Amino acid sequence: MASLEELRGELDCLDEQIIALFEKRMEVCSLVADYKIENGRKVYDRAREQEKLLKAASRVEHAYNKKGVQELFTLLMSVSRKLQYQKLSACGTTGRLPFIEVKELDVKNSRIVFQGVEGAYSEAALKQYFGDEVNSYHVRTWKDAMDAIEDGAADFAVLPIENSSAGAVNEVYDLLVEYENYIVGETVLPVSHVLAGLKGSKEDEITRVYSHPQGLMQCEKYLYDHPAMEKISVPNTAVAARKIVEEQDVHHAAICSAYAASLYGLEILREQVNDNRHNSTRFIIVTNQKIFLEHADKISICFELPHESGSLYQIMSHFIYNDLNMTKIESRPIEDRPWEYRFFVDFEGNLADGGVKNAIRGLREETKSMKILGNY
Ligand SMILES: O=C(O)C(=O)C[C@]1(C(=O)O)C=C[C@@H](O)C=C1
Repeated sequence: MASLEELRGELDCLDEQIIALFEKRMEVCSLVADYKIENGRKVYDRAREQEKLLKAASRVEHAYNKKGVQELFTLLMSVSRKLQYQKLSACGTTGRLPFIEVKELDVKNSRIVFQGVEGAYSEAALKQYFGDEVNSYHVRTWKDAMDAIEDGAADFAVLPIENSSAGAVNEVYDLLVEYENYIVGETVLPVSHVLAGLKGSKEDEITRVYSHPQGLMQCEKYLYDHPAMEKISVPNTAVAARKIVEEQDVHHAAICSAYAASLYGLEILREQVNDNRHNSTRFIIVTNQKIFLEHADKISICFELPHESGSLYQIMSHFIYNDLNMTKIESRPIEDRPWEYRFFVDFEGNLADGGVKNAIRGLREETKSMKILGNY
């Protein structure tokens, strides 16, 4: 039997040949890129890649190697595409993105909409981002807020997108797909819920608790430890507080902010009922224009992928090859297509950066229906 040294020597020799061939292949890919630039052809040719993968598999004998050689060629073609996108970027043929860079948001002359009623966390987020002096009003649902932006009834909307304990706010993700509105900012609001009731109410005599479904979720442990409290969802935590005043029942309480409790003259029966002490919610600022601030450093996109093995893995390479740091990924079911998903990705960067433009070009060609949700 050959020694390990001898076998390694043989591998080194083969690898040298593979490296030399790889370099030759990349030189040809570079010429292909020149041809495509000259003739306005797309980099990604799905049919050609599939044909190559089938052919590669047919040239090897064992099932294990068939899969291996396909993986190898998938990677080779992916590296080839990345080189081609880079060449396209370098000669300025990546095309202009339909987003306009602005120095600042015109807040002074704007109307800002939030969902809920006075005292809602969305209102607190609005004040945290825009200050106290802005012209704001409220609507009943998140969809109403999106409509107000789309119609131009408001210039900006403040919507919750993610909570540190309950996770993504799914409905808002879906609305970002449905509407031609774009994210231009974000703000993270520490969220501390209280149990609030009428004067004279006692925590251990409460039989019904109102809150927003997210509020109820964020206080799951507290509510589990108080099984007598029936949980009732209402459109907003501040609506819950208002309901206690309307009902005048000492056995009813609301899970809301201390601010909402004081606004509606309620007594705090228990401070901090949220499970997580560092509970906070990230809110996005949405507008109907395709604009981004010059110092924006985070991009949100969403896309669909072919329903086949490895497609998400392939797509991730656009972030890796362009040195982009992906900070978040979510998936949501696609309406009317059971068990198929739309992916939402956040990554660091500005739409004016070369690497970002390059990645977006590749993502656009290789995903089904990619949408830039905003740069902020
Ligand atoms: O044949 C092409 O059009 C190429 O760009 C070359 C190549 C490859 O590396 O083989 C790369 C990208 C295409 O999607 C298909 C194949």
